[in-house]
Amino acid sequence: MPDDFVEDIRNLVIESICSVALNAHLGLLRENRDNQDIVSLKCALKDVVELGFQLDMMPALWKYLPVPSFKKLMAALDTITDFCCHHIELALRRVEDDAKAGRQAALGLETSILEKLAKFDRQTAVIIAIDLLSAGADPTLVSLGGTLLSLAKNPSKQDRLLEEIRGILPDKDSPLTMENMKSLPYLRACIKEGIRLYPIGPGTLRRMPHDVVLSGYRVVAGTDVGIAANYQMANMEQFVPQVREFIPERWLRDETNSHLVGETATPFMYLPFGFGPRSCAGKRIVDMMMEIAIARLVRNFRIGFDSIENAFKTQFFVQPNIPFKFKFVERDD
Ligand code: HEM
Repeated sequence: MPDDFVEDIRNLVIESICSVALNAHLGLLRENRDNQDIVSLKCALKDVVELGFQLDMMPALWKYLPVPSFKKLMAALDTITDFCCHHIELALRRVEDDAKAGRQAALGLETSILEKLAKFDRQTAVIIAIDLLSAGADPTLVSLGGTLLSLAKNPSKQDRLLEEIRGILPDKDSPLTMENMKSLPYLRACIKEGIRLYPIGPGTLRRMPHDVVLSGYRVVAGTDVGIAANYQMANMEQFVPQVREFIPERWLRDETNSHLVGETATPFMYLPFGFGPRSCAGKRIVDMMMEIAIARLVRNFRIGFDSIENAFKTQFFVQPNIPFKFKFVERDD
């Protein structure tokens, strides 16, 4: 096993996003993990997160002076744009060739998201791909990493999850299908709880479109309001009893678990993907990616970890703070 599993999780996440946004299998987990274009893309995505924070949130000197970090950010965005343009061209050429030769696309009769977008306008397809890659990689890395760490630290929860997964995957190589994945309520509860315990940031922001009164305070139109719902759900006992414990059961629809939800909690408190028309565009990709990855890993390995203290640090998004040195012990059956 690698000394630090973070890069493998990052590769899995980028590969999954690219399969949707670029219709491409890039081989990040196997043959192409050290490919120079892929390495440059990963560096560029990291730069966008880090420099985006510096330039957006700190005093905006870049508006007046040619600061190096601004140039570096532009170079990173160029790298991502070139990568997306190149792969979208390749993907659309493949689709055309397949159509001419009467071959069925790899995904069957379903038209891919990329094809639908490109029919509308190629530039839009490129912009969406850039957005999905830049907005999706780091949050999913944290959420998947956080959920795996929680399962490693809580063997009894991992055992319960394994029992559920064995129900649909009797053998290690049994297929995961759309149908059998509907029967995994405990897996979904584990993911929800992992995202609650290890949120990607304190919450979301909204600029008030008109004057409002919030908790007795008048907030004038144009004010930016931060909603720290993630922070409250991860840290405040009044909203979530045993708040720092990993208890997936609190999300199961079962009356015996009602004491695990705080008295003042409302469904509107749990908003890790935001809300409304600007909520997370990748939620369904995240669900699919995390469910498949965790189901396969737990079915095949007992996952352990020595100490997960201070596993994450907060920057723009939350970031891994320690090497993710998981212990994966292969299961016998
Ligand atoms: C568990 C992982 C993820 C979490 C927790 C997450 C969370 C969020 C949140 C909180 C927002 C802001 C929503 C708001 O202000 O209401 C957002 C926006 C967004 N997310 Fe995610 N995200 C995740 C993964 C992804 C992935 C994998 C993708 C792409 C495939 C993605 C694409 C986007 C995009 C494009 C936006 C901007 C939407 C807009 O401004 O209209 N996210 N995400």
